[in-house]
Amino acid sequence: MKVGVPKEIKTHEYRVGLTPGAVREYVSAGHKVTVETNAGSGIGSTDDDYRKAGATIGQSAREVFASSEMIVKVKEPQPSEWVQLRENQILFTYLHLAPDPEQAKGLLKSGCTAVAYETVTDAQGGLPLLAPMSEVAGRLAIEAAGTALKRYAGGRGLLIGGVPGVQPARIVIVGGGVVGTHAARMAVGLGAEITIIDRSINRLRELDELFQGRVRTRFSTIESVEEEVFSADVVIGAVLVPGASAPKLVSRKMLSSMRKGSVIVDVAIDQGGCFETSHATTHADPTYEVDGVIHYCVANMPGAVPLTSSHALNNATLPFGLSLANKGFAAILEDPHLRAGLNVYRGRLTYKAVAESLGLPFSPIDQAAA
Ligand SMILES: NC(=O)C1=CN([C@@H]2O[C@H](COP(=O)(O)OP(=O)(O)OC[C@H]3O[C@@H](n4cnc5c(N)ncnc54)[C@H](O)[C@@H]3O)[C@@H](O)[C@H]2O)C=CC1
Ligand SMILES: CC(=O)C(=O)O
Ligand SMILES: [Mg+2]
Repeated sequence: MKVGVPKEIKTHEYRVGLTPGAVREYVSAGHKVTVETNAGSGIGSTDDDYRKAGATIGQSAREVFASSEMIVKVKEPQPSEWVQLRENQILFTYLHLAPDPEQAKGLLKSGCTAVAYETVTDAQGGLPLLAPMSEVAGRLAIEAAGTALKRYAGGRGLLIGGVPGVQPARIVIVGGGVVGTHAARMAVGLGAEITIIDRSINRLRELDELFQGRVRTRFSTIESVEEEVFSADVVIGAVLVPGASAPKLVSRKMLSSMRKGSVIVDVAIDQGGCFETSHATTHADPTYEVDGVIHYCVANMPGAVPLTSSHALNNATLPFGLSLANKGFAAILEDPHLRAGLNVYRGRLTYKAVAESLGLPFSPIDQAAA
């Protein structure tokens, strides 16, 4: 298959869809890979590195889109990219369509077949193509909170771990999945006081076991969220209902009960965010303030550490991408986990939670493909 890798164009997005190592795997499986010039510059990989791996270098995004049967990216396509997609072309990338009706319209209009990394599943019930970036974002969330808590940044002027004789920051993590767990690991390492809230009791049991008493756990209710947010210095938003818009768990009223200079990091912002007061920000201007509370809501946090992130992402996407390249659409029909990733097929929405969040009709794949 002809596989194309355009350069990412979202603000401060330095990851790349295929690393040179991944290109080698595609080429050795018999595929032709075209990589846009400088696509790997954010991870220090030159056009020559890609040539050595067997790729052809395309001089523009237009050339890459026009010459490829499958496009492999990182971030959701931007408006200038939607219009270059076409029927029978496979798009393999993050989409986060639920909170993004404009992108949904663009993809539906293009007629392409779009597989979203974030809804591909595995046999253990996990989301294997979301997990590596959630690991990165969870870890970064504590760094972001530490920066925002500094006085010159508008924060309370609190050191996350405190020092002997002075209390550490109270960090509340709403959602104890991959992001939540990795945020907690960093926060434990720094010596913070941590509470994780989740609606899954089994998950809370696992976290209790994992952290051996170093982290408090609470079942998610309006009351528990309200109580914990009230006394928190930092709240990390890390909930997910796969494919769907994030539930708004922290209202403006709850937020206004927080101390001035407290910080929220809404990692779930790519699914619309779980704070009523969140809106997406970029690495260029990552924070804003509401009711004296600093909000960090960057929707592509892992883009800030592209070297770590591109390799972690490629490790996970490679087997699925190769299967798509080897078998085309048949790979989606054969593999239930890849099928779970299918969000858009020839002008139809094929993922139920996405269609419901957008208020648009849902077409199960067997109907859409009939
Ligand atoms: N901003 C960014 O750059 C990035 C954002 N993310 C986003 O972070 C979010 C979390 O991702 P993961 O940790 O991988 O998901 P996950 O599926 O591993 O964990 C989500 C957790 O939320 C819990 N949950 C769902 N509803 C809840 C509720 N009402 N109250 C409390 N807990 C609830 C679930 O039980 C689950 O344990 C997603 O929206 C993901 O897309 C991930 C990576 C990068
Ligand atoms: C998961 C996601 O949205 C990201 O890595 O940017
Ligand atoms: Mg994102």
